[in-house]
Amino acid sequence: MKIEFNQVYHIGLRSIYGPSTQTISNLMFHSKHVKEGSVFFSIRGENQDGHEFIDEAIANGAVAVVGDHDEHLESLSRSYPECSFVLVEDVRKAMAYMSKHFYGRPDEKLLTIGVTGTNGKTTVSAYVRSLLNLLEKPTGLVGTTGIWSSKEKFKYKKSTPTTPEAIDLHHIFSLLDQQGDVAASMEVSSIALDQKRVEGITFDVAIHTNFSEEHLEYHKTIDHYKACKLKLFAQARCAVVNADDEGMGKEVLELFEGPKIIYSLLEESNADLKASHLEVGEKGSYFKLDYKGETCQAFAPVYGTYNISNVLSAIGAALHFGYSIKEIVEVLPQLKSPEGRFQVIQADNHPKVILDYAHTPVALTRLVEEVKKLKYNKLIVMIAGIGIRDFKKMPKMAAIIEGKADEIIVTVDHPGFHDPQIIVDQVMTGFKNPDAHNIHTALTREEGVRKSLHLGQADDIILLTSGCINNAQIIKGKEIPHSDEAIIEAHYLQSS
Ligand SMILES: CC(=O)N[C@H]1[C@@H](OP(=O)(O)OP(=O)(O)OC[C@H]2O[C@@H](n3ccc(=O)[nH]c3=O)[C@H](O)[C@@H]2O)O[C@H](CO)[C@@H](O)[C@@H]1O[C@H](C)C(=O)N[C@@H](C)C(=O)N[C@H](CCC(=O)O)C(=O)O
Ligand SMILES: Nc1ncnc2c1ncn2[C@@H]1O[C@H](COP(=O)(O)OP(=O)(O)OP(=O)(O)O)[C@@H](O)[C@H]1O
Repeated sequence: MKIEFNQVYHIGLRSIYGPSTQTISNLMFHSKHVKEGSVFFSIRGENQDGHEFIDEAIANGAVAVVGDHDEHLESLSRSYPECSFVLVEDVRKAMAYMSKHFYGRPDEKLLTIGVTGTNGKTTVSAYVRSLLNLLEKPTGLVGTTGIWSSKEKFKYKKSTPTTPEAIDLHHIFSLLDQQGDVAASMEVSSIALDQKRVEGITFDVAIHTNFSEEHLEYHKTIDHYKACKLKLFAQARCAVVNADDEGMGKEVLELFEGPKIIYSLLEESNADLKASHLEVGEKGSYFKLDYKGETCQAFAPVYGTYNISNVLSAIGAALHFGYSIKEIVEVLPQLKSPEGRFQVIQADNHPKVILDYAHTPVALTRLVEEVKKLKYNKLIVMIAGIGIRDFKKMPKMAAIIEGKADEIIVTVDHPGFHDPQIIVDQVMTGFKNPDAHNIHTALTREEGVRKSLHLGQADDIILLTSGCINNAQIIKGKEIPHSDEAIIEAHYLQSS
């Protein structure tokens, strides 16, 4: 593609040293991935400054460099006269707008639905994809569980755990558009908003789930975390807002002036969209649905009160796209849930195993409340300290589970560069009585799952919380394959 740098909108151009036009073949932000014809974005990160890798990028074939260090770019332009040095105000913002330009503004060809909140992003974005597909609007999905078109999962190497870097995101949007999808449902993390990965996208619908403490290892303060999440609503046409969320609901409503659908689980609320009279059946939940006074009975194949709230937010998105409550309720029984979110594994003569990604204090509290509504003899719960997250969260998980389960297994998820024993010790500080006979420890998730399974009998429930990113454990910077399901299957085979 031939590119004239001063013709690309909103990149915050300050100056161009060297040629103002180039023929480019791809966009990159890591010098080692640069190929012939790349544009290299030199980002100042937490550990490194991308400007230090410009020589390497050019040696690998970069024909243009985008940076914010004026003197450095100017001086390099004298050594590399054929290369364009594009000085911008903010490299991440320039990367977002240039990605949009390079891929032909694919975000504008699709209906985009962005989901933000502390808990429920993966679940809601998957519900939105499923619901819109059932309503015959082919919709893809971008998030923690991978990249999906309306039909299948893509084999796509993700650049981040949840919300892709702008270059990948616009590439994914263009793939969805080429495959005939008309909408994309995506998780938008606070970190992505802070790092401007979705800058330049106007979401057709922005969904808010809830807000509580999380990601302090990155944001440092809760106010910064909230301010980042709120940014999504400044770049949305319509909003779906959870009235029951005390964490951020009020702020979203104050900030957002466009069309909005407010949802609630409280019958007495004056929200637009409400679910009440919840009843749990064998295959899911029954509830009364009320949209602006129009009421009907509904069924969705999901468990847990908070998942009804998640279903409501997906319904809100469909309502914004013009579907009627009648059309939505008709297809709701076929709604598909994402894996690892209240995923029940049941085999004859074995305990019921529930896999759930709950990894925040609020999620664990809600989850255990819901599981306790089911029938069981003994409840066995595995919790984990996540090495790559905030250490202060770990004891809180222990305090929540103490006294609520018959057996507790404390293990480690994604130790990163930490010693697993230190992580387990940190979780243990949250128990009032860490020496209790029913509290067990395991230094790897694999061992934790095995221990939990050995403690269980038929009629028991084993709840395995926290969870995997991309079916792997992150250990010393590497992704080591891991699957709870494979361990469970092997255990079933051994004991049958
Ligand atoms: C902690 C964090 O914010 N990391 C992000 C950050 O990396 P960093 O600051 O560590 O980068 P760095 O190592 O200092 O390097 C700076 C720059 O130099 C470049 N470089 C570096 C070395 C080299 O040899 N050559 C080179 O060009 C790097 O590519 C980078 O552009 O900047 C990078 C470029 O934008 C991001 O890709 C990276 O996200 C990493 C992959 C990540 O794991 N992020 C997580 C924390 C994240 O984003 N999580 C959220 C939420 C997940 C959830 O839902 O809970 C998500 O949306 O995924
Ligand atoms: N609306 C909700 N309120 C409280 N807890 C929830 C809600 N939705 C889901 N959860 C809990 O949080 C866990 C994680 O859910 P989900 O993966 O959908 O959230 P997420 O925001 O995508 O988290 P992450 O970005 O870290 O993957 C679920 O397994 C469940 O235990």
